[in-house]
Amino acid sequence: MGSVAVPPCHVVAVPFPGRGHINSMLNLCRLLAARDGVSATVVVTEEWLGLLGGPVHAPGVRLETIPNVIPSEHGRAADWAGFLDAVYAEMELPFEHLLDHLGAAPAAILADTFVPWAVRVGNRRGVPVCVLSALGATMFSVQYHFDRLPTSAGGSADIADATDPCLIENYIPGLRSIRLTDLEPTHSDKMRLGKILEAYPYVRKAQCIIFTSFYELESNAIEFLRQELPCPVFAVGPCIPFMALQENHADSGEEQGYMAWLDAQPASSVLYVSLGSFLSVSSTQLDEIAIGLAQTKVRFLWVLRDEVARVQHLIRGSDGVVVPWCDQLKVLCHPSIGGFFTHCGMNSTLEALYAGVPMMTLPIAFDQPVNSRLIVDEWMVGYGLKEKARGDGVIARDKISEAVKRLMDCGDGEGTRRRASLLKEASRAAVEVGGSSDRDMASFISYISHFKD
Ligand SMILES: O=c1ccn([C@@H]2O[C@H](COP(=O)(O)OP(=O)(O)O[C@H]3O[C@H](CO)[C@@H](O)[C@H](O)[C@H]3O)[C@@H](O)[C@H]2O)c(=O)[nH]1
Repeated sequence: MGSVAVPPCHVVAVPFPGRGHINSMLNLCRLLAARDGVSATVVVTEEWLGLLGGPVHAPGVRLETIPNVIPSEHGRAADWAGFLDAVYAEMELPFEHLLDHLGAAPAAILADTFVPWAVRVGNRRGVPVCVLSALGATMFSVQYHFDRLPTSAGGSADIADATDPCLIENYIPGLRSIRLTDLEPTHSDKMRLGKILEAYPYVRKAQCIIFTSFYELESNAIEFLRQELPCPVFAVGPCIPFMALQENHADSGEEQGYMAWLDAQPASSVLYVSLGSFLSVSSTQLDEIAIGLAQTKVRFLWVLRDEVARVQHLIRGSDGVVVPWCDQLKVLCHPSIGGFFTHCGMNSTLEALYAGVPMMTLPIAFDQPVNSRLIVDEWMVGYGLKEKARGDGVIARDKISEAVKRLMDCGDGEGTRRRASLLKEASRAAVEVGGSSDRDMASFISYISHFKD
């Protein structure tokens, strides 16, 4: 990694309390602390300290906690709006108490988009607040410019003389392939949408925006945001734990089992399956996936924590292994992995791109349908399953089998593997010395280090 001559620079980071968001923030802080003179304190709830399994093993990054003032992570999906209400209302005060006890004011507060009160805290204390978007630049731009969407999509603009009124590009430049229908899973729930959009007036008062994505991946969206936003925009990704991968740690006890199994499989023969750490598919859909996977005869490694006994029963006799958790980036980068069946969370997407693994997509909600659209139509490194759904929204086992075979057999008449391999190179080049993310990271550190000059 490159380094810049800066005075010691300590940042306090506050992620949104959810796996995908905490991972993004921790990875950003690891990348920052790998630079000369930079250190980070990451603030999580006591519950999350336990879920993370203790301290972070990265020089210059430490965890601090606030009390469990929000509902437990276990079961938060059941009352998502209530959880967000609590995050918006209850974390600010204990965070301020913690800041009071941390000593000298930090050079900056790094705050997830969805802890909007952190902007208020920073502005009150004269500390710059840098908003980290764990969403891609594309989805961030949709939400930031939401008012530009037509009224039919919940925005306030009249439908223009658009050639294809379903394309979001007609309302928000830089978003070539995204369609209004890609927003439906989240935007049809008005309460959920309202809660999400509540964060954006605060984003407008932040001193800069950081993306976990990288310039080459979302250049159109990033360029447009750079023109439109009143503050600097840095793309420093992929913010994924690639440094831990390069450190080559010995496998933990749990890892040894599935890594040994992967070692024994032929190159590119295994489908990795992980459909998210928060929301999940219906039981009916889960059964169809299990039976569909089993009938392909393709080898698979499936991360699954709920309904495991039933799934194990449905896949008996197949070449599949089910585990409750794995080191996902390490697995994706294993030579035996040939495809990824994903819900398209942003971290998972960035990890698959870094590994150069083609994807089969089954987005559930939030930004996932937009990420799926990028994977399938814009980057063309995967195949979508959603449009194969029956009238009841379920994708049948045969459709799943067909799609798995197409993904794993792509030999590569369709160019999918070749494009995945090109994006793998682009992803790695971005974080190399002199790459786009390396340069943006240096600019970001310089920006916060000299903010008060
Ligand atoms: O066995 C596993 C399963 C997951 N992971 C990691 O868990 C993270 C999951 O993050 P992500 O892929 O972003 O999914 P979610 O946790 O579902 O993320 C939420 O947050 C993301 C960032 O805002 C959004 O893009 C998603 O839609 C939203 O559901 C990734 O880093 C994975 O590597 C593991 O390490 N091991």
